[in-house]
Amino acid sequence: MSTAPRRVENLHTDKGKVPVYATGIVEQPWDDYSAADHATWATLYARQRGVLAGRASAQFLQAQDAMGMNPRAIPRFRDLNAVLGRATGWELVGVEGLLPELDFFDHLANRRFPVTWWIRRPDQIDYIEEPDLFHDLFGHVPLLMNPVFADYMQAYGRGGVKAHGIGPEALQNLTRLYWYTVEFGLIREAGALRIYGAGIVSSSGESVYAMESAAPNRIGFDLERIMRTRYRIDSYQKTYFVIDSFAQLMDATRPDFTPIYARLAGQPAIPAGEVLDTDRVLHRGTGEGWPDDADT
Ligand SMILES: C[C@H](O)[C@H](O)[C@H]1CNc2nc(N)[nH]c(=O)c2N1
Ligand SMILES: N[C@@H](Cc1ccccc1)C(=O)O
Ligand SMILES: [Fe+2]
Repeated sequence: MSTAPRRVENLHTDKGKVPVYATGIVEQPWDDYSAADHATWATLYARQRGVLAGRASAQFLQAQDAMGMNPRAIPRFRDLNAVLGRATGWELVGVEGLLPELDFFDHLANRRFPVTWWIRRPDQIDYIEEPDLFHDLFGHVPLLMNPVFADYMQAYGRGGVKAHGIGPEALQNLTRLYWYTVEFGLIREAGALRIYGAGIVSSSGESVYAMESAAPNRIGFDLERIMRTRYRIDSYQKTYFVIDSFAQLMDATRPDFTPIYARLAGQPAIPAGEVLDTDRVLHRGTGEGWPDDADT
């Protein structure tokens, strides 16, 4: 079977028969995965679990085990859903890939996490531009087992629907929060720095870089600061933000963001690698090896 995205005919949607890109929901074509697809999963799974020992959050690793993920085969969403539903009420739904933002937020707001059904080709083992099954399932899904993080993701979805209604600047502020927490967040666990961001845990190179490199800044979590901070989509991050707990993340993001968006409107964005006087700096990056073109 080709692992490239393709249209899938049997759609499960409450809107009847509609094009897949309008709803994004597809049934996982599990029987169609090839031996090469399962081998890609196995290779990536084994390699990442090796890299993540002592680097990833213990909460993440334990949740991954509790879900029953293993290197032997690409998991069935249905099997994971049985465990996940019992733990936190979240449900995985298969999608072709990136969804329109509002569709994505709507899923999260309803405790549905969209998972790309296809896995990268063998020649894309080390790097793929768009999220695939490995990134979504291995990276994002385990922490949905954590009740606090599960609530954070739903609150984020609701906040996304709201920000979408306010305007593009509010949406950009909120997207930066997702980037620097859900995708590239670090956490202090039992006094030690650990990874919880899905973009890091699904990348062997960035897992080592985020933890051990002297190049990036590591700065204490600061909501409004993050909302103003640009980011890179094409290289390792120049700055990581560190939370003390998922409860801290939840508490800091509980207030209504509407007045925050208003306050931030018109304020200049902060370049991805910049350190401010007001930052709680855990490590000031050397900036070694950073690309010198403009951040996103
Ligand atoms: C969260 C962020 O705003 C981003 O633009 C969204 C858009 N659509 C998406 N769609 C899927 N399937 N998965 C994602 O992670 C995202 N991210
Ligand atoms: N409190 C936020 C919602 C939110 C919660 C958690 C994460 C992100 C956003 C708002 O009013 O928009
Ligand atoms: Fe992601």
